[in-house]
Amino acid sequence: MTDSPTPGSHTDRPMIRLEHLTKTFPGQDRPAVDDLTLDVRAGEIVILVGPSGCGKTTTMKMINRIIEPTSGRIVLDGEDVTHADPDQLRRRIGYVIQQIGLFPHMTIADNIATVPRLLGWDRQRIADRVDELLTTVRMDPAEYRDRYPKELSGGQRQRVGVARALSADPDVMLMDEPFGAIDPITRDRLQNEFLRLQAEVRKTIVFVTHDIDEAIKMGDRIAILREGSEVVQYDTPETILTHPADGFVRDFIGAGASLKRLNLSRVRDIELSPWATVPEGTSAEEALGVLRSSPGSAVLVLDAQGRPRRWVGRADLQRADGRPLDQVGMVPEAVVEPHATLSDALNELITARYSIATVVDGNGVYQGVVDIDRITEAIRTMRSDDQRAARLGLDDGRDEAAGTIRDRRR
Ligand SMILES: Nc1ncnc2c1ncn2[C@@H]1O[C@H](COP(=O)(O)OP(=O)(O)OP(=O)(O)O)[C@@H](O)[C@H]1O
Repeated sequence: MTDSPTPGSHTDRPMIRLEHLTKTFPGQDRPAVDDLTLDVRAGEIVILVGPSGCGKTTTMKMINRIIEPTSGRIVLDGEDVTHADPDQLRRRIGYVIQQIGLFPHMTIADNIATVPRLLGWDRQRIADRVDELLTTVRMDPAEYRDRYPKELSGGQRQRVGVARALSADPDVMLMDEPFGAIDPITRDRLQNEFLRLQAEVRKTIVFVTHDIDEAIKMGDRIAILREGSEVVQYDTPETILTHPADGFVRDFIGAGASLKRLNLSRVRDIELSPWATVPEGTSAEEALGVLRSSPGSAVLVLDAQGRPRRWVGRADLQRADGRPLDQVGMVPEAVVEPHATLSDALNELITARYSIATVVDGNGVYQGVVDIDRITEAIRTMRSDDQRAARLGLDDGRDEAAGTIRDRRR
């Protein structure tokens, strides 16, 4: 590999290159980060994961020079920025942290506009950008732009944090446990939203987490670190799960590696099952007829746009008593989009009344369902691929096994 980015090659071009990066804090005899060398390619999400105190945050803060390295180099898009003006540098790098650090006395709009204002943008451009970013993170600008941070939920504050980090359209985003303090359900949702957003904006992202499941779900590559930011393994989630470099990585992944791999497959990667549906104007008698000729125990009522409105079972239909179908049965609970992981879908459907997750597209239009059999089948395929790879004990077999789940980001 050369020191400069390869012209025209997007995926392999290192956007961030850390070379022999070392930080020894004053009064410490051992470096917090010891001779770390790491490349992050343009447009990828690299996860730094490792035990508490291993140097993850220190590494991140050296990238945007909140912490000055003791030695080594930081190269950003081919340019040595180890001694660049930190203020200038930080405008090129979005930073999202766990306790999001919104300014409490400033409105949401002003919080998001911090960097654009520093960059001297005019008022209209700033206002447009704020509204665009709020929409991007799925918050209605009219409703939220004039609120204060204390008037938002934790998940909303985190979304604003992401919007603020994106405000000046930086090439690089540093995210330090951005979803760490959020309840698991909201965290899942934010992770999914963030992945969808990343598919559009394709930033180069360094993301710190303690949580191996989050690493597997979010990372294009994962760097598993040990004390001193020593890189124990740096590879794709697939390879780390199927071929952990050593006992440290194996322990870190923990039990249930094949279940964790459900985080690698997405709903769009498996074939959806069809389900009996009826339009919302259908009578109860007609719906009963549809239900009788279908293997399921309920029909899905769709509105005029094709969006799921109700699950209606036999008993609901028999008791309908002339009421329209959108007033009987129950509102669909487990609804997932195609980019959701099989793990998300599994979580959803085990809590749902019909053990089925309804799949809708970005506009909420019904696409099909995922049931427990489909997920079991996906787990079985992963297991047999693993066993085959283990039997072969050859790289060919391993690659083939990893290949079945490799293309999850498309
Ligand atoms: N300002 C500082 N002065 C002295 N030591 C520090 C300072 N900041 C961090 N350290 C030490 O450096 C080491 C690495 O800390 P760092 O915060 O980078 O770890 P981490 O992997 O991010 O941990 P966690 O997962 O708990 O957030 C730790 O031993 C920590 O005590």
